[in-house]
Amino acid sequence: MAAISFQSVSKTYASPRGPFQALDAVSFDIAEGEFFGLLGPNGAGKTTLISVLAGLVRATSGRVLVRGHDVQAQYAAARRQLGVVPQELVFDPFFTVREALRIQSGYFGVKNNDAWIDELLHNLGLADKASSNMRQLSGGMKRRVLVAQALVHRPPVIVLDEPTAGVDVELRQTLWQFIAKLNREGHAVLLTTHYLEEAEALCSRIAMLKAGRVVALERTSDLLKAASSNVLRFKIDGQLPREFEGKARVTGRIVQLPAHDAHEIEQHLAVIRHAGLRVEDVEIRKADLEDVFLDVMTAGRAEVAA
Ligand SMILES: Nc1ncnc2c1ncn2[C@@H]1O[C@H](COP(=O)(O)OP(=O)(O)OP(=O)(O)O)[C@@H](O)[C@H]1O
Repeated sequence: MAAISFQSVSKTYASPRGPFQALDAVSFDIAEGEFFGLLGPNGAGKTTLISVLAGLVRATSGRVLVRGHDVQAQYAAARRQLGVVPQELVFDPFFTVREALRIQSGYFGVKNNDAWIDELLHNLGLADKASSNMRQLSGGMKRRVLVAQALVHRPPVIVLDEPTAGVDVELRQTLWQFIAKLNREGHAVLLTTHYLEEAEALCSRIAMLKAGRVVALERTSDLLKAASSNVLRFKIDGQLPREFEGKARVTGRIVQLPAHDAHEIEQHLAVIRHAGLRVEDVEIRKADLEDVFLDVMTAGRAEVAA
């Protein structure tokens, strides 16, 4: 049985400018124990899909099963299987961290949960904040509490919606170590993130959403294999040659160009020489997930995987 099964999920929002289709027949399964990445640009529909999964938004058509439980028809059973870390920082300012976690345990009917709460606090670097009031915590600390809250009932399926947005390096490392440990112990993880190096490092399989549709769904290693094998990276002083427009990824003075082989690298360098440009810090690196992502999003490669 799949940990999560999205079955032809569509969502149309009513908006002042008329109906807006945020999800268009999204179908895929996430296996038990899998670490799965859901990627896509702003507005692609990731949060909408997670909200449908969490029972917060009703799909216009299609259905979602969590370990066999329909999120609409069997809401309570499905919700018990899920630990959802929301993107937004929502919290009750009147409680201490421990109180907030006890209340959340009670919400799921879990009694005498202090041993697990202590383990969560320890693993998330919150042990010395247990008696702090929620409103005294920094944004990063609040996010740690949100993660702990999502896990109080030991859900077999963990859903993280951009958990590392605006989070410092230390918390990211703490968080990923802990989530990776839970995954090794058998928990399935669904992650959305804009940090593609995190997705590349953590996720064994990735789906890419674009305008509400699945445009790629593959093992991470296969996505990387399918990409152009190399990237030529250099700093440039002056105008980008017209030949590179639409091909290059430009960040300030840094230009990155996909290059399949030595011949293509030589061709790129010839274009630069011909344009009389001064380049610095030339290097050749292997293509990464960000290159694949940009490729999929800009080329509009419409490979809708089943
Ligand atoms: N309640 C709503 N009413 C109308 N339109 C909505 C509503 N919620 C979301 N949308 C629209 O649906 C689309 C998908 O939004 P969603 O938040 O799911 O995207 P996302 O992939 O999570 O984006 P981001 O990376 O910015 O978080 C967007 O165009 C958004 O404006």
